[in-house]
Amino acid sequence: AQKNPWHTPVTIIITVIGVIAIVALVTVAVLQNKPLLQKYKYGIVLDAGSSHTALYLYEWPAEKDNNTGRVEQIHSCKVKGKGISSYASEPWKAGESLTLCMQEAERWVPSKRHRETPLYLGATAGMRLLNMENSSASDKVFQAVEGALQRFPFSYEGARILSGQEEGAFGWVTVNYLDDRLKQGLETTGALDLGGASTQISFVSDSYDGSESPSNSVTFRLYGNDYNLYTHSFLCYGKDQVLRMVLAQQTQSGPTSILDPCFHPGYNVTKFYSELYDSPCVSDRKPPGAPEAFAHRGDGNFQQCQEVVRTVFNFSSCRYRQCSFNGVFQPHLQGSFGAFSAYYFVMNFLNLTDTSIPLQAVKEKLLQYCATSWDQIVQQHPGVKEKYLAEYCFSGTYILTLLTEGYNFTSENYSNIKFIKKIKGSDAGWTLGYMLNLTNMIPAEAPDSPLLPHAGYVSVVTIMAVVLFVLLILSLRPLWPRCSKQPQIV
Ligand SMILES: Nc1ccn([C@@H]2O[C@H](COP(=O)(O)OP(=O)(O)OP(=O)(O)O)[C@@H](O)[C@H]2O)c(=O)n1
Repeated sequence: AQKNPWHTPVTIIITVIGVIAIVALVTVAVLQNKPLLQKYKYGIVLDAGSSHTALYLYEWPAEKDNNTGRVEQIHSCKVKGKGISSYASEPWKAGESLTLCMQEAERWVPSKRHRETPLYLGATAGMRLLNMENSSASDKVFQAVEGALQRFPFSYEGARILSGQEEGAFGWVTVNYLDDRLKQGLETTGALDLGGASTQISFVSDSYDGSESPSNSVTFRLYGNDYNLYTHSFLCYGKDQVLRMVLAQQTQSGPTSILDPCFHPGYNVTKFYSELYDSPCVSDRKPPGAPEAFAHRGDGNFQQCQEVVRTVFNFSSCRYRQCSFNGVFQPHLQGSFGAFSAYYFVMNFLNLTDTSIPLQAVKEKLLQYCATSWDQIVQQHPGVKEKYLAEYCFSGTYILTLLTEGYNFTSENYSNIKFIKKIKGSDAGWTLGYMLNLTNMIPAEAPDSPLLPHAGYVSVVTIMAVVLFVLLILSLRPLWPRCSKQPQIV
């Protein structure tokens, strides 16, 4: 019997070593490149707004601090009661009000991570106004808040008032970060934010390089792209302060009763002059010798309401090429816009978030809604707080007027606006952008990315291993057994 050369020990050893080497190669490729056991990091931002405070908790994979689109909001908590600026006369209550939400955050963040979790508090227009009015009262509110926050085991990074510019710019960063537009260098989305005491508009326009009205310019370099952002914050143009201005307009002569077109017919509530005029947005207009209170009665007339709302905008002077209102420069509107916070609350309530509806139809809807009697409105919306419910006719009218007459949106570009609350699970607002900025999580330059994604890398190594194996077998060909029984063709 002929000895089969295939069975020589040398061949067996070579084959076994070859197979082991290939298996080892593939195993290393798979394991080496697998993300390490995912560990998360956390960050907390408190948004101390004029009407209320909200806590946002963010999470991101510990290994990938520098990669975008990875920070997500995993929890939010609405602080009970009013905004911190309303505690000017009893500051300790401002601190105490935050306790429940902070305790919730303590439970959400794994205890191992507590000490390294940054905690920020940013205050917006409510505190801007209090600070203008009474800076020692605002300092006391901050002291109280600071004391309360430092009692928690997080890494407390400070509480401060954001400028209107920061509020606008960080809102814009949030929207574009969540939409993954920054890293990819895509055309950006503008941001429209409406709060209780101020409102912000921020967008990139090719016609704006920052030279005209430089105070509206914010420049960034993010992931290797330069942005020249236009942003403006209108203090007193949040919806609660505009309502004060609209009421001030109607109570100039100090009447004991007004018939307000922005409120529903049948609405009748007693309001106090001292409370209405207790804000720097209207305090200088308090009618001398006014009575203590007036009856605030509704008339439900959209067109007349829009006329009163128009009185809060000054369109008469503009020392730039073009202005929005109050002599504030605004370049040409460009691109799409995300409109959030109170824009969303109001338009969502009114079933008007669909911006493909013609502007004319939006007006008709408001006309009909405002004319509905207060009794009927209350009956139709049993679950909604009356304080909110009473104001949607006014707020809808203000939003429409601000967008079309203030910012100059037209029936052509109105549909470029999207009313949004969240993007991919995270609330639209300035908080995420603020945290990304303070934790340096958006690099100026694009990070070096690996040549291939994980799956691609593993596939290439596997294919190479198979090719090597086949080559090995082929190279052993001289040792292959010959089938001697096969008839030879001559
Ligand atoms: N379901 C809701 C919730 C809130 N609101 C109104 O929306 C405004 C609050 O908007 P928000 O973005 O929370 O503003 P603040 O942060 O409180 O105000 P600012 O940013 O101006 O400080 C308030 O007028 C509040 O009455 C509403 O109409 N409906």
